[in-house]
Amino acid sequence: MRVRFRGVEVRETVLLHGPSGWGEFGPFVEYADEEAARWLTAGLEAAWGRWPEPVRDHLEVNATVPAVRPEQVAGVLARFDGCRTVKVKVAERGQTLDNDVARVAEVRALVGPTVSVRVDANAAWTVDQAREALTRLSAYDLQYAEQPCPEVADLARLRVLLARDGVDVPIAADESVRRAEDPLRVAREGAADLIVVKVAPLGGVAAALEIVAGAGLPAVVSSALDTSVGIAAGVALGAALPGLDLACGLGTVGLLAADVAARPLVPTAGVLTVADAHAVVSAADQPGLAGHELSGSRRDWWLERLARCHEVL
Ligand SMILES: O=C(O)CCC(=O)c1ccccc1C(=O)O
Ligand SMILES: [Mg+2]
Repeated sequence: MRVRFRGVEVRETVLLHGPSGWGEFGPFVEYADEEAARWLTAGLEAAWGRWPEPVRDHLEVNATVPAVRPEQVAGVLARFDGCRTVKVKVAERGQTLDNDVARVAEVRALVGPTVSVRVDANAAWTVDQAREALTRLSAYDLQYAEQPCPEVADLARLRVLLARDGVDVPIAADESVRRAEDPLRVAREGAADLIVVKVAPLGGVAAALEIVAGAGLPAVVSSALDTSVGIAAGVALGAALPGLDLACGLGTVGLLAADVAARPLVPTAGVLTVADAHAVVSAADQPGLAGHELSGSRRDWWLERLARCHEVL
């Protein structure tokens, strides 16, 4: 990683190659096999299966700003060419609400009033903390707040409190969809205005499409910090969604210090194209792989994990 992101400094992953092309298996290292197995289903779908027909040929993508200091924000934004939406990480462990306000204020000052700004708290706030934080952060005009609190019931309660306070910040559910036993509970309980969907944790493009249809809420496709190979699957999902009005969090290849693809899937003029994603997945080889191959115990760890997850399927 160029800068630390959700506690990750070095991103490791497995690339799979099958008759349909390249797939990715990169569950975060702390995930147990049962959860990680869904990521394998997604990788196998990419390499051996078929994705649904696209209904659009390109997607708008957001810039993603990790929980950096205000003076680092301009440097991060410079890696996201032409993005008209910015997502800012907040509520990072060891930081304060003042740090979040300073970072979001810096983003808003740099991008001006016409760019959309959203925040992602990764479930780190209590309801009271979220209420206070979003009230303060709403001064910078937020498009939405992603997973402010951990529990579905917290999200539902927060929405009621914000409405009562007259704080106009829609709530998006991420972890409550991708790590939940029941990904549709959020929608049933009125706990979010929209959902974030990620191909790998949801077990593939087809599975994610089904969840969006079942939820009946607007959706945003986002990455799991994948290489260009995993991002290509995200593009396939975004391209197949019947409706898509918001920028997708698929610009994260720019956060990696290196990538596997000959032409990394980074946005140009704020956009990723289905054609470029197709080229990554169907390439004969991934030239960047050679310089970054794992060896020794890390390689063994991933191969053993891959075998265990395959047993789970
Ligand atoms: O959505 C984005 O802008 C980028 C992707 C992102 O934030 C993310 C990446 C890896 C793991 C979790 C998350 C998250 O949305 O919480
Ligand atoms: Mg999130």
